Amino acid sequence: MRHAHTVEQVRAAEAALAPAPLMERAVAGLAAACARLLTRRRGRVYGSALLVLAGSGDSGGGALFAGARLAGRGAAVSAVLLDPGRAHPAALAALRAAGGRVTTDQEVGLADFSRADLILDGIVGIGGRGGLGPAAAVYATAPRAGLLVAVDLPSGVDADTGEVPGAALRADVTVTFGTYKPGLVVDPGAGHVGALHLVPIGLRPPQAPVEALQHADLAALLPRPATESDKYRRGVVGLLAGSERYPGAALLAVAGALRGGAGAVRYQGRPAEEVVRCHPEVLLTAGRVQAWVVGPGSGDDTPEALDDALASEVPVLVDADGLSELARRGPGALAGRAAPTLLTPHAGEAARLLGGTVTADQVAAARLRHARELAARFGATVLLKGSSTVVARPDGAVRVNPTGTSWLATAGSGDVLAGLAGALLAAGLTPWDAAPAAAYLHGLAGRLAAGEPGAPVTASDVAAALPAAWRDVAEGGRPGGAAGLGD
Ligand SMILES: NC(=O)C1=CN([C@@H]2O[C@H](COP(=O)(O)OP(=O)(O)OC[C@H]3O[C@@H](n4cnc5c(N)ncnc54)[C@H](OP(=O)(O)O)[C@@H]3O)[C@@H](O)[C@H]2O)[C@@H](O)CC1
Ligand SMILES: Nc1ncnc2c1ncn2[C@@H]1O[C@H](COP(=O)(O)OP(=O)(O)O)[C@@H](O)[C@H]1O
Ligand SMILES: [K+]
Repeated sequence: MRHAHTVEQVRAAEAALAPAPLMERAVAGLAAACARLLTRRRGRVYGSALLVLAGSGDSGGGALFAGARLAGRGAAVSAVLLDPGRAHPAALAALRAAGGRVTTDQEVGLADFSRADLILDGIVGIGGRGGLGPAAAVYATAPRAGLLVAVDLPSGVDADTGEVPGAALRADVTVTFGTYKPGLVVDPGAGHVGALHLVPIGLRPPQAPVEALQHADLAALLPRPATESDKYRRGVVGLLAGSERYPGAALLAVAGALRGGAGAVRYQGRPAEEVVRCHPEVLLTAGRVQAWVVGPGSGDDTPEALDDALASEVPVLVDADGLSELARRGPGALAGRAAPTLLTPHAGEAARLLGGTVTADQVAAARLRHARELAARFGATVLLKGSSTVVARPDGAVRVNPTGTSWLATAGSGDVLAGLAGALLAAGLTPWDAAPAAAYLHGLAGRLAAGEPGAPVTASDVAAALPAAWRDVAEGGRPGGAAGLGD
């Protein structure tokens, strides 16, 4: 599991330790990471050109100290002070003593920026507030040939939320200290991070409010049939999906459920004939189920389907048309339920569920905030889809999905996800485990189907790649995934 802590938690954990060794460990880790990158790029540190962008805080201080170390190894180091007069005094002295050149002239800074082999972004770290000022913002779009290494987090990204209120630097590598920060793993901030490298500095933060499952977590969660299993014990998914207008949604949700390990799928919906033709495994008879999935393409049948599902005593996943109906009914519709409910909106559906007071773009720009608000309002677990899918619990705990690819943005891939998550609920996982596990497998399947460097995939391709994703997890596979969480 990767844990991400808030600024307040990091500050409190830092306050419990002596400041000098913290800075020393952070700088050693940062300089070592830069030396490795320079050696990979140019064969050696000696003779390479390094630029430090230094703000007024400790992020600038760490960057200047690291610059001093690399100057000591023969790099030609220059530093631009973005807040002259407030740069970290000891770090600035160290850089000067090591032969580093210091400027406050923006033209000189931009020229060095374009030529440097490696740029250290020490403009702001976790102390950054609001958008970058104009002197710093020019570096967000200025041309460069070298690698950009963000110190702790890319300047302009909000550490707690991943929101990017204005200009922000886009890093090739982010070297973060002590623990991950939510802004490094949640889009749009996560999209600025590049490869993410954690330098341990001895922090002991409390429980993390945001976490990201890794391969090993998934392997421990995924249900495997035991020798005495039968199809009922593995879990039967009831599917209220598809309509004459949208038969495909039913087919794809069934595919997701079957490849998600359901012992059986009971289908209730109009295009039953097509469903059985395509998936002869499906049961059309009424009977007990361990979880309901309601909504993908369910059209006019949705109100009744939602009534039936919500009246049941098993977990219910509400998706697509089910969510539109739920938005009309409001949070009171879930009030009487004893069994858990999982909502799986994309940003547009989330905006509707939030009462239409925000737009889909606003939801996507502040994913943590809106997923938490929705979970609290409906008293349900919420899986907010899109780039960096997040799962929020009503108490505010969040799991961010580190797998996935934008090739998944294709019609019907959400239907596959709904069936898959439904199968995991039917197998007995709680929504808090089933939702991130489904997002993880779905994202991995998307990546496997798209391949490297990537090609268009269909929702059916994603469903077909689920067994490979499942095996990849079981085998231990690659840690990290698309969010670059692996070092
Ligand atoms: N603790 C340790 O041992 C180590 C800590 N390290 C690093 O320190 C960081 C935390 O340090 P920090 O608290 O000094 O905050 P940091 O983010 O560097 O700067 C805050 C300053 O920036 C300014 N500022 C604010 N917003 C701004 C904006 N939009 N645009 C421009 N400027 C803005 C703000 O100015 P003010 O608002 O006060 O006028 C304030 O002066 C942490 O993230 C990590 O990177 C490591 O490098 C080494 C080991
Ligand atoms: N930019 C993106 N990056 C990663 N995943 C994405 C992106 N856009 C969409 N997805 C994923 O693709 C799926 C789309 O689901 P959804 O929006 O319900 O589409 P549909 O209704 O057509 O099935 C979700 O799993 C979502 O997380
Ligand atoms: K930074």
